[in-house]
Amino acid sequence: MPPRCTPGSGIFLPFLYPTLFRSASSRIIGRASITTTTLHSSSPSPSPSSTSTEPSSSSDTLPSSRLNPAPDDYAISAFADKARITVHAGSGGHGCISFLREAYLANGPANGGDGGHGGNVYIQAVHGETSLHKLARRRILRAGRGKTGQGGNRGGARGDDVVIQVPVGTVVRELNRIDPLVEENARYREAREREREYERLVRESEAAVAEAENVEDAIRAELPEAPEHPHLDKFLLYPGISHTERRSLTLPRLPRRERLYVQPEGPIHLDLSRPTPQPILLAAGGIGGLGNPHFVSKDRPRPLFATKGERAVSLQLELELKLLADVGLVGLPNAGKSTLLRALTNSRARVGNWAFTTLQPNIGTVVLDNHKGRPIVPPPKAAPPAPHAIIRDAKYGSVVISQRDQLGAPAGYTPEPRTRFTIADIPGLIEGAHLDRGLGVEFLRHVERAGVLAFVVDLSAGDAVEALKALWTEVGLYARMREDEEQEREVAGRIDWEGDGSSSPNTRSRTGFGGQMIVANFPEPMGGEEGGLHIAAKPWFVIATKGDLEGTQDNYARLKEYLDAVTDGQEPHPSGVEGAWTEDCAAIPVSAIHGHGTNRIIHWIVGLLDES
Ligand SMILES: Nc1nc2c(ncn2[C@@H]2O[C@H](COP(=O)(O)OP(=O)(O)OP(=O)(O)O)[C@@H](O)[C@H]2O)c(=O)[nH]1
Ligand SMILES: [Mg+2]
Repeated sequence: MPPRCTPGSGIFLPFLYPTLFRSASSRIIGRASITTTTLHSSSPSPSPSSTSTEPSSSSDTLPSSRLNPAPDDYAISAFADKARITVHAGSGGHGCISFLREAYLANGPANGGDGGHGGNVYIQAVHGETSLHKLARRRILRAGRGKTGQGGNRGGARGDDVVIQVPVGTVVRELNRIDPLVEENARYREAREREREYERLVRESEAAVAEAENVEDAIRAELPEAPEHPHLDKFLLYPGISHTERRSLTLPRLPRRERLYVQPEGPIHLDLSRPTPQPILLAAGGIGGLGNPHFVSKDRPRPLFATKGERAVSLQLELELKLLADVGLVGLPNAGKSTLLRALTNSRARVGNWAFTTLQPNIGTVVLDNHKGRPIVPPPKAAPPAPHAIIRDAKYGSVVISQRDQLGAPAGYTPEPRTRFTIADIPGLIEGAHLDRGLGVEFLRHVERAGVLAFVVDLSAGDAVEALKALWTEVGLYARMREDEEQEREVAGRIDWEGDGSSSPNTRSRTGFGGQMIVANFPEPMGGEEGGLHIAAKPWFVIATKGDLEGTQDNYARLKEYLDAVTDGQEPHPSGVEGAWTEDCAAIPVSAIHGHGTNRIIHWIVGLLDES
């Protein structure tokens, strides 16, 4: 494939606006020197949102290419950021009732094999997956059943496991669970109660018999029919068993069995914000039944029963993809986000000279490797990712349960250098997007989790500084709204176990039940002290697009001047949030339609990803 961008364009080569970079030492550029090079001075419009949707005419005059495609030259990538699925762990296979048959050996010993264990259902967050559409379409996932045991002591095969691979950034919530073990235990308790009652009656009648021999018959006649074995439904009887054999059958107590996989307690709430080095168990398969040799005893040399395989749990789960990509492109409609995605990646996102061409997110992957002069992001210096904990959702008001031992990163885990990153092109934001105007709010969720925010500003559509401020205002308002929502949810989730409610709602105590309010180990509020910080604290930069158009240089100069002032602390962060990230607010000019400036963007993103 031919290279998309001009080879040899140096990382920091100011190819679009050389005059702006002539004096590298001075950050603030004298406007006079720029205006002399401007062919047609631009007339910036004060309201970016009003002008941003106006079509830029230049793309129509350019020949069609991959970066300037016809409006119908695009590929729709299936995408879903939500899915509801039902997962069924595999039931255990039944044990086998069998006896050795050989010549001259009429009644051979029991040799029924054990049933295989049912398959488990796991979940794993992996790089490379970008959507939940496959799961949304499939809806039901079943792990394999354990196979039934065979004669000749042959055990049944284990059921196949299912590993659900989801994109990094997926949040999993349990909606409902059907656990046959819970039902069985309840049934067992009832049956055991009946059995105890019967045993009491028998004891009483025997005591009466011991007192008066002649009333024996009368008392015995009054005894109700003996209840069935409490675990009768767990046994599998030999099909050829006669009625009398069945009546005289005394079933043993079920042997205690060691479980290899313990079903995680519910409700499950997983936040898979990092790749999981090992799959996380969601639903444990049922254990296999025991073959009849397990029940051989001196009194029962030929057991005519085996045990059934255990039925397994089913979970209804809601998956939500929050982190769509490492980098989120945030821009007004028609700013050139999709063209930029095409220029940076192999994406075939739809491009059109009108607002809202993009109606659902497009994800592109940038592959980093040294052969193309692209740097590789070094592995994180921090410790390996914290083990994911299965917690009970704050919404349900329960105490957090951490299963760190089971779910942690494997021993010797070393993070690998990043060899790729993903970019999400989301539909354009308009004023009031945080109030669900336009297509914004649905997709602002994705911005919330992206590691780096790239604000795409169209240099040919009015004042770039105003456009940037408008975008940040929307993002900032959205961030605060989300924090309020989260806070409300957290407060609603606090529970008063003992019901006296005397403690303050801020009590965070996990010890003692003596009238204390026990509060779940909730995550700290998203934004820290200052509202909106959970987004404003992310590293960000501005991609100034359509730099090839005439009259954009002046606009770019003002944008750069403004961002330099933000970096130097002379101007507040465009969102107005105190303590927001302002370390190095850059504006990179590009002409996506010509593939100019893309390498520089990739280098810049790599630098920011390394920091984030
Ligand atoms: N001259 C020029 N035109 C560009 C450039 N980038 C994009 N365009 C044109 O701008 C128009 C809009 O581009 P899109 O990539 O669809 O913009 P978008 O931001 O994805 O738009 P929405 O999806 O509607 O939000 C198209 O006609 C592109 O050809 C550029 O660098 N230079
Ligand atoms: Mg688009």
